[in-house]
This record gives sequence, C-alpha cells and structure tokens, in this order.
Amino acid sequence: MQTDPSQGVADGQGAAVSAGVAEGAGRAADAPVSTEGRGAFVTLEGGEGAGKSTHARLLAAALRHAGYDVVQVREPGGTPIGEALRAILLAPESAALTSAAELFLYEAARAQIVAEVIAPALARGAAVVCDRFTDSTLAYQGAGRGLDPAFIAQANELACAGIAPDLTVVLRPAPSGAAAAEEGLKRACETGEADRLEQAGLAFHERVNHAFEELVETQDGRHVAVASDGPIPDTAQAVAAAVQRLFPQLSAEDVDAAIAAEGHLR
Ligand SMILES: Nc1ncnc2c1ncn2[C@@H]1O[C@H](COP(=O)(O)OP(=O)(O)OP(=O)(O)O)[C@@H](O)[C@H]1O
Ligand SMILES: Cc1cn([C@H]2C[C@H](O)[C@@H](COP(=O)(O)O)O2)c(=O)[nH]c1=O
Repeated sequence: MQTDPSQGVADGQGAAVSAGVAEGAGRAADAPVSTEGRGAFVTLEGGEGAGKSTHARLLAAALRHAGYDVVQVREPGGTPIGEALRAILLAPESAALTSAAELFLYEAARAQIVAEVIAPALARGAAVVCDRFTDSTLAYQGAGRGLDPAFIAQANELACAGIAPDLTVVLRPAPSGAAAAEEGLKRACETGEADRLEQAGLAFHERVNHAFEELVETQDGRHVAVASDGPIPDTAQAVAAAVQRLFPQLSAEDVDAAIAAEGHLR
C-alpha cells in the first residue's frame, strides 16, 4: 500500500512543456505529441506494486532536473477532499462499500483533483505526472468489479472535464497479467498491511492486470508498456525513454541525477 500522503503540488522552475493532445487518437507509438500550448500530462498505470509511485517520483525529479515545471500527484488523492476519499476507499473497514459506491468515490476524487490541480497546472504550461488515472477505473471497477465499461467511460469523461493524458506508461512487474498480479501483490504487501483493494483476491488482480495488458494491446499511441521487473535505475531510464517525445530536454543524465538523489544503485 502506498501510504505517503505528501504527494501533491510541487513545482519546479523553468521551461514550460511545449507539447499535449486528445486521448488515444491513433498516434504511432513514436510519433511526436503536440499539446497545443498547454503542459503535458503523463500518467503511470499498472496493478498493485507495479512501481508506479517509485517511477512517478523519479520521473518528476528527472524532469525538474531537466528544467521543467512539474506537478506530481496521485489518484485517488492529491487534494484534501481526494485524500479523505482515499482513506475511505482503502480502509479495510470499508468492506461494505458497494461497487457502484466505490466507482462514484473514485470519480469524485478525480473530479476534484482535475479541477483543483491538474487543469490549472496544464493551463499554465506545467508538466503533470500522475500516479494512476482513468485507466485504473477501467481496470479495477470495469474488469475487476464487472461494472459496464461504457458507463465507466462516461463517468470518467464527466470527472475529467475534457482533460486526458497525453501518454500513459503501463508498468509491468512480470511479463503476463497473471504473473504480474502475483509479483505485484507480493511487492505491495511487503511494504505494510494490505489495504481493502489489495485484499480483493488474486483472481480480481489477475483481471485487473489483464485489463492493463489489453489497454497496451490497443496500440492507440497513448499506452506504452515498460518492464519493471529489473533494477529500479533501468526501469527509470526506460520510463524516461518512453516519455521523451513529450519532453525533448529530458536526458539520461537527468534520470541519473534523480536516481542518485534517491540513493538507488546500479
Ligand atoms: N524495477 C522496479 N521499479 C519499481 N519498483 C520496483 C522495481 N523493482 C522492485 N521494486 C519494488 O516494488 C515495490 C513497489 O513499488 P511502488 O510502491 O513504487 O509500486 P506501486 O505500483 O506504486 O504500488 P501500489 O500499487 O501498492 O501503490 C517497492 O518496494 C520497490 O522497491
Ligand atoms: C484511481 C483508482 C485507483 N483504484 C485502486 C487501485 C489501488 O488499489 C488503490 C490506490 O492505491 P495505490 O497505493 O495508489 O495503488 O485504488 C481503483 O480501484 N480505481 C481507480 O480509479
């Protein structure tokens, strides 16, 4: 379970991002991404323990080192209301929460962070790095809980008010959905008591991880898979390479600096 509630707005300085775009839109995987004057929006996705918070943090630090103005956030959370909803959603004591109630709480947290943090940051030209976003709802409440994906897409749209990620890095702690679920849960549960979602069972998490695989397989030009089954520095460089077309100033040296600052060894 990710317990650090300190993720929120943290601004760097310097160059605004000159890139952005509408969701999916059938881009080639290596095509440049245009953000039409606003900042760039990157999301990190994957099942439990995939490495999202580690790589959101390292990517944000590398981008700041490269001179970008960066806002790093997580979902659910990132605003006082969102963090309160996160506490309800993750508490094992919330076991009675229905799937519909769960969906609406995630969407409420999302509507809040989009309005309060993400939209204003993008409007001023900042880069936004977000740990989980709308794809998590499709994977967890759609594939995991069995709610209608078309309804979820509509709910996502309402909460996002026209904002969509330019690029999404899907982290894979193992090559297949089933193995990723097992390895990711093992990693996540090593770091503390399992939260309500982590307690949902292996079959649930296999469906979730399979759904992330399916999003990558759409080859829509937004979803990029990155293996997180090796050393953290290698994955950090691969994440940076995956988003480089949004951030031309970002270099391997910036990633090295972020890695060194966190004390990771090669
Ligand atoms: N290549 C890697 N990249 C990221 N994390 C890794 C890697 N290899 C091992 N790990 C370990 O996996 C664990 C989970 O990482 P992290 O908390 O970043 O994942 P997460 O996806 O944010 O988890 P959660 O879904 O529980 O919030 C950490 O203990 C981390 O050290
Ligand atoms: C955004 C979102 C998240 N979830 C789930 C996924 C995780 O189990 C938790 C968040 O905790 P983490 O430490 O950030 O991994 O919430 C979900 O089910 N639906 C969503 O839309």
